Amino acid sequence: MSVQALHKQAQIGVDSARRDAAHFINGAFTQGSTGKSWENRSPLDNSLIGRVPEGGKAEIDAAVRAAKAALEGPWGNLTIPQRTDLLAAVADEINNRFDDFLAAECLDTGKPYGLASHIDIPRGAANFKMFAETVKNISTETFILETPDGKNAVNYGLRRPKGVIAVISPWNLPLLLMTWKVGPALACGNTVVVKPSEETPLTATLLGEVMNKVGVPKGVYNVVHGLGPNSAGEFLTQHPLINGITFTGETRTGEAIMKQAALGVRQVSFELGGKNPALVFADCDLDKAVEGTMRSAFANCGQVCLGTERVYVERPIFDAFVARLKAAAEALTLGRPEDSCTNLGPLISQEHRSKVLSYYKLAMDEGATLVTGGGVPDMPGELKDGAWVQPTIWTGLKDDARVVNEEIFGPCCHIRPFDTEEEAVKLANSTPYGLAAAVWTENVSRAHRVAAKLDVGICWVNSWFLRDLRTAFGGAKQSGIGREGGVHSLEFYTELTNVCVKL
Ligand SMILES: NC(=O)C1=CN([C@@H]2O[C@H](COP(=O)(O)OP(=O)(O)OC[C@H]3O[C@@H](n4cnc5c(N)ncnc54)[C@H](O)[C@@H]3O)[C@@H](O)[C@H]2O)C=CC1
Ligand SMILES: O=C(O)/C=C/C=C(\O)C(=O)O
Repeated sequence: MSVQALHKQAQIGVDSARRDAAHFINGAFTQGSTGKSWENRSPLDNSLIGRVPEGGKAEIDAAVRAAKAALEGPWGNLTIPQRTDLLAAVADEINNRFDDFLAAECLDTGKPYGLASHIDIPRGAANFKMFAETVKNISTETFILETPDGKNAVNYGLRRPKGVIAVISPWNLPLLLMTWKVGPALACGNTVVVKPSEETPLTATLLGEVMNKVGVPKGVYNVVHGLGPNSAGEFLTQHPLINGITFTGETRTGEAIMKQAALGVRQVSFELGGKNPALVFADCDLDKAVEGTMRSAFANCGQVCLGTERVYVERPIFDAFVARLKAAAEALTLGRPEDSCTNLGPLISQEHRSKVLSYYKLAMDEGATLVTGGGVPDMPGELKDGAWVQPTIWTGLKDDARVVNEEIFGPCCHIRPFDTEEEAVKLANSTPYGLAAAVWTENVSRAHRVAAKLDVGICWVNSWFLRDLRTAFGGAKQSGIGREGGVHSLEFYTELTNVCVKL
């Protein structure tokens, strides 16, 4: 289908996607019993999308108990092929309902259809398909132990589901990041209780309809909406029947969840914040480096944990690079998701916009030179009430400026010149974060040398966000704990038992 046709179809779906959200507990949609709810408002124009019920201890307890019962009953009794066939059917049904997911995701986030139709929704489906394939092909280690009687013993590893997994997911790539956890959790035989971000309740709710349609047993996938502290997030992560907690979001929130996970010594898998560097060497292909840095700084309005907020450019090409990135930023088109020329949406909320704008102000207070942007764009009509900010570039900040060291999570970056490879590596490694980096050079030896010295979980060379779902994904330092992706996800989502058999 052409992008234009897709846009037209999704536009029709947008208004029907405006609805109240519901919890999905034990295969049924419910508003719960707290009587509390909040308004879900569109970041595009602040219009009302619907209300979201706030779950409390009773909803969390019901969801966790349903998940435990499914684990011990119908789900736990399936063979691996039966389970993985169901997950493949989930992926197919997401694709069958592509337009519904697209409309819901763009309504909640305001992101362009062009982006969500290429990344968010296809990845939502792929996350189920890929992990279903992965678990079909797991091999485990085997060791023969020689014993004094000469008869020996055989050891083999047995991977079993970990149990009931709590999934706490963020708002920037809601379906993609939630299914990046739910896919492997279910493929490994676990059951889940999801607490989606309060900003983006719709696609997690919609996935409940998919689960019912394809026949996933009730209780396997549960969703409880709510907030973090003293609400559904905290109640879920503290529930004694939860066996593991997977979270993507801010590092400070990770610290809070880790304390909650300490009760009962539950394992965590964390993908946290970043302040990711790009290293642009004079021997790079400048066209590719500018295009890649433009995407990594501004895609999804800068709300990608892997995005570039610090750009280090070798001095001989510094001025040319700054001029080219400025032109690219100024060519971005802000607008409604369904307009095919839109490539930049709003931020997720007014609250997040206040945070990003406070950094825009701080940059100037800290002595930055403003290259472009720095404020709020003049949007037409009802879009005036949306959470819009201008794509922004600064130069001239000191290395210890807060703007150069703290995660902003907006469409902005600071560019600084460097003179040697050693200096570039030192600058790149200079924050407490260690999620991702991008290196731009045509010198293969330099590429390998620099990649090996960067203290990050993911290093792209001459690319950005090129994702192979079989690879290890996660952060170093304060950017996370553990790795997910392909077989690496098994480390968190399964319990490994060594069976030693004396022969
Ligand atoms: N992928 C990433 O790295 C993301 C980073 N952020 C950053 O985090 C900042 C704050 O945004 P938030 O949406 O508030 O992200 P957050 O990291 O505070 O919250 C993410 C999720 O954690 C839940 N949560 C919060 N406190 C909790 C607790 N004590 N126990 C259990 N669950 C809890 C929230 O309800 C939400 O579902 C943003 O300004 C942005 O800078 C936000 C979203 C994603
Ligand atoms: O798994 C991916 O491809 C993308 C991950 C992005 C994040 O984790 C994020 O932005 O938080």
